Amino acid sequence: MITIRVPATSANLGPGFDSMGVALQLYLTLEIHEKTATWVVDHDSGAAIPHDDTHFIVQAALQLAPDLSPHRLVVRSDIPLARGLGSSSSALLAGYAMANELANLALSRDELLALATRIEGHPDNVAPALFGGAVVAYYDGKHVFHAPLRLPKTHHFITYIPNTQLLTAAARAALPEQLPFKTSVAASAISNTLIAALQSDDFETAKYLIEADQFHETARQHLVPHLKQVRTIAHELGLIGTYLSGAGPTIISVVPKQAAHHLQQALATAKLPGKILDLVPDNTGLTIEKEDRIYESF
Ligand SMILES: Nc1ncnc2c1ncn2[C@@H]1O[C@H](COP(=O)(O)OP(=O)(O)O)[C@@H](O)[C@H]1O
Ligand SMILES: N[C@@H](CCOP(=O)(O)O)C(=O)O
Repeated sequence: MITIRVPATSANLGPGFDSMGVALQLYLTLEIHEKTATWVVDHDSGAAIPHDDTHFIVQAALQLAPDLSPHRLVVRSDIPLARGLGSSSSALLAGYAMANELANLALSRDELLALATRIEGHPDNVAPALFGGAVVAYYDGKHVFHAPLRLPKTHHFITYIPNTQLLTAAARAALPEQLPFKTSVAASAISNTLIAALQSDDFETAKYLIEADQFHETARQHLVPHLKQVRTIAHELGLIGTYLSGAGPTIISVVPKQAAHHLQQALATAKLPGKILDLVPDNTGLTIEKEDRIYESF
């Protein structure tokens, strides 16, 4: 049996729209069992998700290797669908990695990244899902330029996941067609300064910049009214560093480890509908395990 494990990701980190993301310790696990006459997918993802070759992961694999023999697959996932935690990127990469293994395509990690980014349109989920940790990346339509981003080891990601789904495509439809030049300059300055602050371990500066996005959060605010509410609750505890995770609706607050429990409690007291998790980054990224051995085929 081959097991492929892919972490969840939280894209944007505030002002890093389409270019910054972090892998978090929630996982999609794909087990590849015996060959079968037709594809069979056992999963725990809900009644709306198919069990045959129309499953998203099988479709992704067949994109890369159309002649792949059918197998029995088992998919287990802690990553909620359509909540801004990169479920589609993790599933896409699981499918690509399966095709790479079963069809011996010998694609490198960078080649998989470029292929997955072409489908997603932006690398901010797929890059950290593949490499682990936080990543900054830019896609020029052909290549993905990427570099790791340092995050404070002392901080946790308090993650509020609403009960309701918000498809990324719907949240992208709310974005403006154009951004005024002045706003673009400010938005990229905020993002650049956030990267520099994080690289120099200056979270005191970084935390204000995480909340200063000018690319997407305002345009999406009507879809995620609880962003303001979570930010206010965190501010009341003196905690700065709350952002819309990916396209939403999940909201994440990056807070010192010792404050994590207080914020979790305050959010629980507010009775927001959904789940609140205390997460830390995954620093491994996509892994492949065969006969109890984790190996890299990239
Ligand atoms: N584990 C999975 N199994 C099947 N389909 C999945 C899985 N994960 C994601 N998807 C597909 O991706 C869609 C969500 O993608 P998207 O709107 O981009 O949200 P997210 O922010 O979670 O990536 C789901 O509605 C489903 O079609
Ligand atoms: N930069 C994208 C990220 C989408 O992430 P997802 O987890 O919501 O799919 C965006 O903000 O649209």
